[in-house]
Amino acid sequence: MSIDAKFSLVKGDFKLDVELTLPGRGVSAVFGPSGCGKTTLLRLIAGLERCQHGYLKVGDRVWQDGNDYIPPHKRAIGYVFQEASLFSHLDVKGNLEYGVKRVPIAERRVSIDQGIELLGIGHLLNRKADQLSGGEKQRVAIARALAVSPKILLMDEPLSALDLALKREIMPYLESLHGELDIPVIYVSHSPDEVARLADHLVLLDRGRVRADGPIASMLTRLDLPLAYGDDAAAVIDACVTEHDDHYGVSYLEFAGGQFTVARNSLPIGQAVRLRIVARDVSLTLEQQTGTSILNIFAATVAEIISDEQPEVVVRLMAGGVPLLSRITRKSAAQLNLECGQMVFAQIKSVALLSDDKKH
Ligand SMILES: Nc1ncnc2c1ncn2[C@@H]1O[C@H](COP(=O)(O)OP(=O)(O)OP(=O)(O)O)[C@@H](O)[C@H]1O
Repeated sequence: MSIDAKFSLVKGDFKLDVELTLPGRGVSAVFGPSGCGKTTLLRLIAGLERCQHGYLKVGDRVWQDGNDYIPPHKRAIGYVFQEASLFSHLDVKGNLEYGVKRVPIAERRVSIDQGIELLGIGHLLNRKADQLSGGEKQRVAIARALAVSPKILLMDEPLSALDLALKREIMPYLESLHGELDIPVIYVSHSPDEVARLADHLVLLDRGRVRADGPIASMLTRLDLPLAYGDDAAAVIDACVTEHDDHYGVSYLEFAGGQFTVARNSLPIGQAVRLRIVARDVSLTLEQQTGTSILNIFAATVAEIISDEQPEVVVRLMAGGVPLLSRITRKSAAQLNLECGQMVFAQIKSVALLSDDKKH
């Protein structure tokens, strides 16, 4: 299954012109600066905004083309907004049941109980919406969006109204959504951290147009896109927990290019995890160093170098087919005589484990 969309819309001075095919699984993040059209794109998919010659196909169903236009209330969509819009006169249970009633029994694929379990809200069922914290409200809003058994879950910056502590509280629940449910999520965000944690696929919007889209690991490391530059430029790597070593207090995580050693975590063996490796934490050597305290060193090939006469250069590396970024000084690059195709060793100073183990 995939989601095929083609929309063209003018709103005052703003023009949106988008043609996209999104995967029918996992989280597709729509990322871009304020005003680039992220919310407009989501509203077009939901049918809340209508353009004349649009096209939208979700799986094998056409929701919009030259002849047909399925109105928003007949689209199987879950929509989560920045601020949870719960019915204040209903308790949590009532809020969850509200949308389910209009879903025909044959089309119910997510039960209310499943949503309650996934979002960890079982203890809140009898509370009224105004007796919930901001984070709890948003978890209920997500469970309610799931309860209608949507064909797509649309999330418009669902964490942006929450403070850092609440963001951290909700993140593990969002992370578990794509592991445990077979519902594609389209997630609007302008937070690089959220995108790195959650997205499988990334759409980069720029002034109403798709500048690029593709799998997250390759999008973050494309040197022709702005994501690879700046202080927080980073690669993400999907790995798997293989061993815990209590003697040294470390855990081992395997990926296609080797094995990471990280601080001991409580994740089960076999658990899939995502790592974030910031470009400036990756240094390069021509020979494998032995007299070093750095534990994570991987053989890699230089795939691309961008220097632009800046004091620093950005290097895209491939380690076992997995892209990594390294930002080093132009002087270091010259001293190493770096060129494409060359074998190097990437020394990784710091690894962030993005998957939160709070839920385990
Ligand atoms: N009713 C309107 N009339 C004219 N222009 C509008 C209208 N609504 C939105 N716009 C413009 O359309 C553009 C896209 O808006 P949209 O809300 O989709 O952007 P966004 O990427 O979601 O922004 P943000 O990240 O700030 O939420 C903006 O430049 C906005 O000013």
